[in-house]
Amino acid sequence: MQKVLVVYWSMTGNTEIMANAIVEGCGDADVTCVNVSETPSLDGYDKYMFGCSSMGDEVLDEGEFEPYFASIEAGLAGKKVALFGSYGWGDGQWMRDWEARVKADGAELFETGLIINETPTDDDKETCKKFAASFMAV
Ligand SMILES: Cc1cc2nc3c(=O)[nH]c(=O)nc-3n(C[C@H](O)[C@H](O)[C@H](O)COP(=O)(O)O)c2cc1C
Repeated sequence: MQKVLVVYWSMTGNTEIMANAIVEGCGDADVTCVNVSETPSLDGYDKYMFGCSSMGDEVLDEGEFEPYFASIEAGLAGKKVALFGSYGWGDGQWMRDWEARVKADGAELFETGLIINETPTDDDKETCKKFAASFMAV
């Protein structure tokens, strides 16, 4: 059984809703899903999913998520990684920048990051589940 680590940050709960749907989509994988405040280690997982909404001016949350991600990203080389997050008025620039960063870290990025506008609808939750299921299949 594959082991999956899901780490998220969410100010108002939108990315957290995505994370919960993603866990459902992981099916029978052994999933550990934690808020970034727990600062989990990368040790011992087959796949990694990181979620953070667009904050500031098209950046990751600078209070908690950015420091955590900066601390672990050197360890992402060669690892299977998927990204997700909610956004508001932008066009997803924070996610495009994050994708480029993860690739530069040497990670094997799954498709493009999944972005959902504001609070996920039921259809959006299904999209999250399918995204996770597809990631589990690679
Ligand atoms: C301080 C602040 C900064 C934000 N900056 C952006 C931004 O640059 N681009 C964008 O598309 N949305 C921005 N948003 C909107 C959030 O990304 C959006 O509301 C998202 O759904 C929040 O998800 P969360 O509840 O998981 O944190 C910002 C929201 C706040 C409160």
